[in-house]
Amino acid sequence: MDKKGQKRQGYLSWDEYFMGVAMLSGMRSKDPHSQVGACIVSEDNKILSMGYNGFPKGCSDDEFPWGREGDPLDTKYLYVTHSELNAILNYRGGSLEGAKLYVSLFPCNECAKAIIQAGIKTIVYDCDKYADTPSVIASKKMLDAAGVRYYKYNRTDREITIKV
Ligand SMILES: Nc1ccn([C@H]2C[C@H](O)[C@@H](COP(=O)(O)O)O2)c(=O)n1
Ligand SMILES: [Zn+2]
Repeated sequence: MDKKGQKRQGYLSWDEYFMGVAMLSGMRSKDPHSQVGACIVSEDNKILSMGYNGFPKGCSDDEFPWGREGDPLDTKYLYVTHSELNAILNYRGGSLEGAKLYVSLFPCNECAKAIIQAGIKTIVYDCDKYADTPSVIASKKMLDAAGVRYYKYNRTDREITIKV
Protein backbone atom coordinates (compact mmCIF):
# COMPACT_ATOMS: atom_id res chain seq x y z
CA MET A 1 0.00 0.00 0.00
CA ASP A 2 1.20 3.53 -0.78
CA LYS A 3 2.47 5.10 2.46
CA LYS A 4 2.37 8.63 1.01
CA GLY A 5 0.42 11.00 3.22
CA GLN A 6 0.61 8.69 6.23
CA LYS A 7 2.44 9.27 9.46
CA ARG A 8 6.00 8.07 9.94
CA GLN A 9 6.40 4.61 11.52
CA GLY A 10 8.93 3.66 14.21
CA TYR A 11 8.63 6.81 16.30
CA LEU A 12 9.41 6.65 20.03
CA SER A 13 6.66 5.46 22.36
CA TRP A 14 5.88 7.69 25.37
CA ASP A 15 7.72 5.28 27.69
CA GLU A 16 10.78 5.14 25.40
CA TYR A 17 10.78 8.93 25.14
CA PHE A 18 10.53 9.65 28.86
CA MET A 19 12.85 6.85 29.98
CA GLY A 20 15.29 8.00 27.30
CA VAL A 21 15.14 11.53 28.73
CA ALA A 22 15.66 10.15 32.26
CA MET A 23 18.70 8.16 31.09
CA LEU A 24 20.11 11.14 29.22
CA SER A 25 19.75 13.20 32.38
CA GLY A 26 21.64 10.50 34.32
CA MET A 27 24.57 10.99 31.95
CA ARG A 28 25.18 14.34 33.68
CA SER A 29 26.01 12.55 36.94
CA LYS A 30 29.61 12.64 38.18
CA ASP A 31 29.10 9.50 40.30
CA PRO A 32 31.70 7.02 39.01
CA HIS A 33 29.68 3.98 40.10
CA SER A 34 25.96 4.68 39.51
CA GLN A 35 24.57 7.36 37.21
CA VAL A 36 20.86 7.75 37.90
CA GLY A 37 18.43 9.95 35.97
CA ALA A 38 14.82 10.96 36.57
CA CYS A 39 12.13 12.65 34.52
CA ILE A 40 8.78 13.82 35.92
CA VAL A 41 5.86 13.94 33.52
CA SER A 42 2.33 15.33 33.84
CA GLU A 43 -0.78 13.20 33.41
CA ASP A 44 -1.06 14.59 29.87
CA ASN A 45 2.54 13.65 28.96
CA LYS A 46 4.30 16.99 29.35
CA ILE A 47 7.81 16.94 30.84
CA LEU A 48 7.75 18.88 34.12
CA SER A 49 11.19 18.32 35.56
CA MET A 50 14.40 16.28 35.40
CA GLY A 51 17.21 15.39 37.74
CA TYR A 52 20.30 13.27 38.29
CA ASN A 53 22.32 12.23 41.32
CA GLY A 54 24.86 14.74 42.49
CA PHE A 55 26.05 16.86 45.37
CA PRO A 56 24.02 19.88 46.49
CA LYS A 57 24.83 23.33 45.14
CA GLY A 58 28.06 24.69 46.59
CA CYS A 59 29.41 21.21 47.41
CA SER A 60 32.19 20.75 44.89
CA ASP A 61 32.26 17.56 42.78
CA ASP A 62 36.04 17.73 43.13
CA GLU A 63 36.17 18.16 46.89
CA PHE A 64 33.37 15.97 48.26
CA PRO A 65 34.07 12.22 48.19
CA TRP A 66 32.73 9.84 45.53
CA GLY A 67 33.92 6.70 47.37
CA ARG A 68 31.57 3.96 48.55
CA GLU A 69 33.47 2.45 51.46
CA GLY A 70 35.23 3.44 54.66
CA ASP A 71 34.35 6.12 57.18
CA PRO A 72 30.79 7.22 56.28
CA LEU A 73 31.93 10.84 56.35
CA ASP A 74 34.39 9.99 53.57
CA THR A 75 31.80 8.33 51.31
CA LYS A 76 29.30 9.92 48.93
CA TYR A 77 26.25 8.55 50.73
CA LEU A 78 25.89 11.30 53.33
CA TYR A 79 26.16 14.05 50.71
CA VAL A 80 24.65 13.02 47.40
CA THR A 81 21.14 14.13 46.41
CA HIS A 82 19.32 11.39 44.55
CA SER A 83 18.04 11.97 41.03
CA GLU A 84 14.38 11.66 42.03
CA LEU A 85 14.69 14.20 44.85
CA ASN A 86 16.59 16.57 42.56
CA ALA A 87 13.82 16.25 39.96
CA ILE A 88 11.18 17.04 42.61
CA LEU A 89 13.19 19.96 43.98
CA ASN A 90 14.03 21.29 40.50
CA TYR A 91 10.33 21.68 39.67
CA ARG A 92 9.30 25.33 39.73
CA GLY A 93 5.74 25.00 38.54
CA GLY A 94 3.67 24.32 41.68
CA SER A 95 1.98 20.98 42.24
CA LEU A 96 3.20 17.54 41.07
CA GLU A 97 -0.12 15.95 42.10
CA GLY A 98 -0.92 13.03 39.79
CA ALA A 99 2.44 13.18 37.99
CA LYS A 100 4.48 10.20 36.73
CA LEU A 101 8.14 9.63 37.53
CA TYR A 102 10.49 7.88 35.12
CA VAL A 103 13.67 6.82 36.86
CA SER A 104 16.59 4.61 35.86
CA LEU A 105 16.94 3.03 39.35
CA PHE A 106 14.18 2.10 41.80
CA PRO A 107 13.69 4.87 44.39
CA CYS A 108 15.12 4.45 47.89
CA ASN A 109 13.05 4.93 51.08
CA GLU A 110 14.00 8.61 51.42
CA CYS A 111 12.99 9.40 47.85
CA ALA A 112 9.80 7.35 48.31
CA LYS A 113 8.78 9.69 51.13
CA ALA A 114 9.34 12.73 48.92
CA ILE A 115 7.55 11.08 45.96
CA ILE A 116 4.51 10.29 48.10
CA GLN A 117 4.39 13.72 49.70
CA ALA A 118 4.75 15.44 46.31
CA GLY A 119 1.63 13.62 45.07
CA ILE A 120 3.38 11.60 42.36
CA LYS A 121 1.12 8.65 41.57
CA THR A 122 3.09 6.45 39.16
CA ILE A 123 6.72 5.34 38.99
CA VAL A 124 8.27 3.75 35.91
CA TYR A 125 11.70 2.36 36.76
CA ASP A 126 14.37 0.59 34.74
CA CYS A 127 16.81 -1.16 37.09
CA ASP A 128 16.06 -2.57 40.56
CA LYS A 129 19.55 -3.72 41.51
CA TYR A 130 19.08 -2.87 45.20
CA ALA A 131 15.72 -4.67 45.52
CA ASP A 132 16.97 -6.78 48.46
CA THR A 133 18.16 -3.86 50.58
CA PRO A 134 16.14 -2.55 53.57
CA SER A 135 15.97 0.83 51.84
CA VAL A 136 14.14 -0.47 48.76
CA ILE A 137 12.01 -2.92 50.75
CA ALA A 138 10.89 -0.01 52.99
CA SER A 139 10.37 2.13 49.90
CA LYS A 140 7.99 -0.44 48.38
CA LYS A 141 6.12 -0.80 51.70
CA MET A 142 5.48 2.94 51.79
CA LEU A 143 4.60 3.23 48.10
CA ASP A 144 2.15 0.32 48.42
CA ALA A 145 0.54 1.85 51.52
CA ALA A 146 0.24 5.23 49.82
CA GLY A 147 -1.23 3.77 46.61
CA VAL A 148 1.65 4.81 44.38
CA ARG A 149 1.73 2.48 41.39
CA TYR A 150 5.07 1.32 40.06
CA TYR A 151 6.05 -0.84 37.13
CA LYS A 152 9.24 -1.91 35.42
CA TYR A 153 10.08 -0.23 32.15
CA ASN A 154 9.79 -2.67 29.28
CA ARG A 155 13.10 -2.30 27.46
CA THR A 156 12.86 -2.34 23.69
CA ASP A 157 15.69 -3.22 21.34
CA ARG A 158 15.91 0.35 20.16
CA GLU A 159 19.31 2.03 20.35
CA ILE A 160 19.22 5.80 20.43
CA THR A 161 22.37 7.48 19.14
CA ILE A 162 22.74 11.22 19.30
CA LYS A 163 25.79 13.01 17.94
CA VAL A 164 26.38 16.17 19.88
N1 LIG B 1 17.01 5.54 43.32
C1 LIG B 1 18.26 6.04 43.46
C2 LIG B 1 19.24 5.29 44.10
C3 LIG B 1 20.50 5.82 44.20
N2 LIG B 1 20.77 7.03 43.69
C4 LIG B 1 22.13 7.53 43.71
C5 LIG B 1 22.85 7.69 44.98
C6 LIG B 1 24.27 7.41 44.62
O1 LIG B 1 24.85 8.55 43.97
C7 LIG B 1 24.14 6.32 43.60
C8 LIG B 1 24.15 4.94 44.20
O2 LIG B 1 25.47 4.60 44.44
P1 LIG B 1 25.98 3.10 44.51
O3 LIG B 1 25.65 2.59 45.88
O4 LIG B 1 25.29 2.30 43.43
O5 LIG B 1 27.45 3.22 44.27
O6 LIG B 1 22.90 6.56 43.00
C9 LIG B 1 19.79 7.76 43.07
O7 LIG B 1 20.02 8.87 42.56
N3 LIG B 1 18.54 7.24 42.99
ZN1 LIG C 1 16.70 8.05 46.90
